[in-house]
Amino acid sequence: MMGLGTYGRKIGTGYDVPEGVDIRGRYDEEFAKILTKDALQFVADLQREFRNHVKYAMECRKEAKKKYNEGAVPGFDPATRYVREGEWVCARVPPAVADRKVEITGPVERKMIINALNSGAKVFMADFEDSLSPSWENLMRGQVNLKDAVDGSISFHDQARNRVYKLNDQTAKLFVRPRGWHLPEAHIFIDGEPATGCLVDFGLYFYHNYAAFRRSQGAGFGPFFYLPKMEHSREAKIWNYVFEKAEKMAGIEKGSIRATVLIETLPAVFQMDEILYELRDHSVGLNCGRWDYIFSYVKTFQAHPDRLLPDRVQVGMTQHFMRSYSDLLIRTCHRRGVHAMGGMAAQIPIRDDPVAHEAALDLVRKDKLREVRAGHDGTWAAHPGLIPSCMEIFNNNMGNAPNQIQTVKREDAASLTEEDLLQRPRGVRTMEGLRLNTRVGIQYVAAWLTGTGSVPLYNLMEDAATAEISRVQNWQWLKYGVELDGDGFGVRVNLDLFGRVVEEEMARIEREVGREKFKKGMYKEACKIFTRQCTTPTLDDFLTLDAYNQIVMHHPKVSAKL
Ligand SMILES: CC(=O)SCCNC(=O)CCNC(=O)[C@H](O)C(C)(C)COP(=O)(O)OP(=O)(O)OC[C@H]1O[C@@H](n2cnc3c(N)ncnc32)[C@H](O)[C@@H]1OP(=O)(O)O
Ligand SMILES: O=CC(=O)O
Ligand SMILES: [Mg+2]
Repeated sequence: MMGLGTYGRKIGTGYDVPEGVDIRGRYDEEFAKILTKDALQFVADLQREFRNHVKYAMECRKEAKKKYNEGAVPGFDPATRYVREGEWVCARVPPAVADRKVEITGPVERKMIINALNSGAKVFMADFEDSLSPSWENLMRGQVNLKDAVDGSISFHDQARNRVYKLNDQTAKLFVRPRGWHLPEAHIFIDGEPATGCLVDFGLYFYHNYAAFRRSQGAGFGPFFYLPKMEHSREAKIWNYVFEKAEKMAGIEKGSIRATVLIETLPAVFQMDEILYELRDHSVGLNCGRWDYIFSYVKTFQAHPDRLLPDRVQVGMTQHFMRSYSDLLIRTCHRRGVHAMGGMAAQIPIRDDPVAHEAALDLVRKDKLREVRAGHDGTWAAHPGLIPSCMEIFNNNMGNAPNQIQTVKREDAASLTEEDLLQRPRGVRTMEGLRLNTRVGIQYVAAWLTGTGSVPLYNLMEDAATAEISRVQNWQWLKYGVELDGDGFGVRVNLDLFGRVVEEEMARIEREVGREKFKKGMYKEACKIFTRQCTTPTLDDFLTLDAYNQIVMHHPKVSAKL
């Protein structure tokens, strides 16, 4: 049918839409089964009820940024001391997700969903965020795939290998990570404005799957979610309202929906109790989203030249500020009766080099051993090949217990101070660090522009969060003309040097990927975007916000610029 476009235009998208909703993405029969009038009505109801809350929260982020840029540093809020000091706990952990020792993550791609659910991990986090390029096709296919996964019918025929993928009898429990609050969905307009991306992801998934999920997966609870990139408890409060509204619409008990919040911004580490408190009826813990956290450290301190980071490879979990963050997260979660999840080691299996493979696996094992000994209840794996090693370490160190919530209280972490959480990481900056940031950043953006949101690069998993570190670090080094003090030459980073580095790294990328792939790919466009973002006088908040304009495809074609 023809929908009445926002600006009075008739738009022949083919979708049957409720009043005020305008679908500008390509029509597809499969997508139409997701974009039903009722499901869109639910998304529109969420959007209308919460859009002003979201706008206000985004304004507050800007205010906070202004203060940090004027010299302030994040810290605990004296006004919410009563929440931090109060004795309260979150709702009881649903039995279905008591044991979360190893969680696999990955984009909502069909084959990967099946592989992840069959991987032997306890949980699969299906991702609309860091590992997904949010094109219309990826998002809508992702929704179709998740619906088929929840109702158990999902299959995939790999024609090249003549292999059919289906679900095993035993599968991981499904968590879904919608996009962050900052990302719009430019293919769905509601009352003349792009919808909020995460409300689309959440709304469509919840609407189509809550009933089947609760029967097949959640033992009466669910669906389960991961919530990314929040900076303040007011943002968690919006999610709590969204959950309550969804539960009411579905006629299910308050507290059915459960979510784990990623603590992956620097301001949020000072809000962990407050975030859990807002979500106390809906919480299943917090997770150390280490990569975005490092990105956020640079972003928060973008105007603080005394807090520059060393090379990206040196900012690991053993740096004091990272260890403090993980320790305080464990203490906070266990005090409130919920899981304290560890994070992602970036190493992935290296198929063609057994020695390098063993070294990578060893790094993953060390990271997981540190996590379980510190008191984490589970961890993330980027690849099915890592699950046996991660599982072995968690099993060996936790025995038969499903988690350590009651047994490892980490009261010692109560003494961690703001200074511990902000302490400048130690290490050096090198030309190789600048080159690697550039090489990785450009290749990641090139992949993202062509629809792939997580890629293996130089034997590591790269996604939006890791690429962000490369971008903001280059920006900061350029802005302050830092000395590359780690390789003995004492070179200062400036536009000339960076220009040469970009040119040389582009040549290297072309050599590495081959001329044909380089020509067909979007490396030049990626280079333009990445270079602009590294050299712009004012730091962009997110790499993907600007790049998003390149992947918006309206049907019929109208200006895609937001
Ligand atoms: C900072 C953060 O937010 S972390 C969380 C977000 N990031 C992620 O989730 C990254 C997840 N991981 C990945 O996307 C992938 O592992 C990559 C891109 C890093 C590497 O992928 P590939 O190059 O395809 O790996 P590889 O070729 O070794 O894959 C082998 C098999 O494992 C599967 N596989 C790899 N990773 C995953 C995964 N995360 N989930 C499910 N299956 C996977 C592949 O589909 C492939 O299956 P097949 O043998 O049936 O064809
Ligand atoms: O989302 C996880 C992260 O590390 O970022
Ligand atoms: Mg993240």
